[in-house]
Amino acid sequence: RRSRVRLPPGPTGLPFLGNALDIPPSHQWTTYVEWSKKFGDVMHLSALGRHLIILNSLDAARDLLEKRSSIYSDRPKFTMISDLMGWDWAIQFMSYGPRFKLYRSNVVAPLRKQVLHRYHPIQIREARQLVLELYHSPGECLPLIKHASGATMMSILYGCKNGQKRNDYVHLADAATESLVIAGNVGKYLVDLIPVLKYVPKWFPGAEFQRQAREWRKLCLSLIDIPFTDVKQSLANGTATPSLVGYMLEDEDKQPDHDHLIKATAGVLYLGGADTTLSAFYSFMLAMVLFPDVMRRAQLEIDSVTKGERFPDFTDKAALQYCNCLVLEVFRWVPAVPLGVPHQSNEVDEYRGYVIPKQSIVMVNAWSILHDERVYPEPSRFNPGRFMPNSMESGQLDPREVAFGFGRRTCPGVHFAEDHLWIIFVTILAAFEIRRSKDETGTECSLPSHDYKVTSGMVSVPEFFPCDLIPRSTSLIHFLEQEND
Ligand code: HEM
Repeated sequence: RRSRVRLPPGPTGLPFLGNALDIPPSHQWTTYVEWSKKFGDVMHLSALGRHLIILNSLDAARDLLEKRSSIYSDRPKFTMISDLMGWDWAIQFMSYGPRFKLYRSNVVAPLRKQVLHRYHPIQIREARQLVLELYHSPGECLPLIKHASGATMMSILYGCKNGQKRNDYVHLADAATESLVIAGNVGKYLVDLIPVLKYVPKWFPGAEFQRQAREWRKLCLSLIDIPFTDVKQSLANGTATPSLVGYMLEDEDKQPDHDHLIKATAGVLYLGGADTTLSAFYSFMLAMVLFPDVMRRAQLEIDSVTKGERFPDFTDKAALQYCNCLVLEVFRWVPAVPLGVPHQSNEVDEYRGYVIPKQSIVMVNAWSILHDERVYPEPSRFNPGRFMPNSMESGQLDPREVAFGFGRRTCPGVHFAEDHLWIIFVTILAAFEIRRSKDETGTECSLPSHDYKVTSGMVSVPEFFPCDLIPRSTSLIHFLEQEND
């Protein structure tokens, strides 16, 4: 019977190992583009007995993950992460089912478009705070941006404006997410392939993974417990500042297990939002360094609205069309999640005459769709103009439809991310020229515009690149300093 089953085409693998040795250890999306030229946009791979389906086109992704979402909304099981390290509250890793639906509805509620205005004052304050920090420590540009990404999320979630407490939360979150990145390496822990090993006791010889998981579990639980308890306490003392967790705690409509759901929601939002928005922020900085004409056009647009006398805010959004398109182009140019988050099929399916086995891991190559030159002419060029209404190139696919995933697992943070990045980008552009760094001799560092490097992993980020920030108007900065006093 097996010989009659026609799997989608793909490179021939070895017995049992399958394509495990063919799949490159990093930047798989570029290899998948090459393979898809030979095997087509629906490709089959296998690794250690698991079926892997790679979708390299929008049509295939929509056909399966959206039109057949009842089959393709599950996630592969990460036993090490979910069962042993304690991340079973994170919907990102949760199997599709009633528990997932309950947790996801709690995550979606605070991210609805209608309530996003609640976070605008915090987002504006944090963007301006960052401008001041960059002004005072221009040499620290990229580390400051990294810290600010996590810190802004912490402010929104828990209301901590600044200070040691917020830094501690960010460091805790960094350590917890670092453990996730290590454990998320498919194949690193045998327990992910043989889940029954999770019952092996910690003292058993060779059960090092159990001892490691116990250490990491402490980080995972502290991440959701400590800041949550602080907010609860400050609400009780009457010292709380507005925060997403505060809003949820004050919500009259209490569900059973209310506190745990709120803790989980805040943890999920941090996990979903911090690294992805950091990636987009770095991509923006890199794009401004490599494409100064784009920066100038965006700055002209901002100046035409603010007259250079104030910083832009959300009321200016409708007037800043080019800046809005700039955010879209960031999502397209360096997709933060180039291979999406893997889905899993929960029954056997047939597509275009091929069989997709039950429990196949299904991945969409977002990078290849967003860099397809048939859809986006000159895909390596950072060109927000391609999305401007009435431009020669307008009518191109909205990158949000790809970069944020598909179907019932699509990213609930898309509108939040857009606002979050928009206000940071326009505030930075109003304040600074962003340029390539110069060396001691005054020569600009060379950075090839089509050969920038990005890190590999589920979330991909442009690699370090030296850049300088030159204030555009000292009076604007002084205005911020007075505001801050
Ligand atoms: C540049 C910004 C972002 C990008 C590119 C991005 C992209 C994605 C992608 C590709 C997925 C997987 C979708 C799928 O499985 O089909 C996802 C899931 C998710 N994202 Fe985002 N995201 C971003 C920002 C955010 C933000 C700001 C939040 C929250 C504040 C967030 C929360 C989540 C959550 C909770 C999930 C899991 C959804 C589920 O499994 O049901 N994301 N995101």
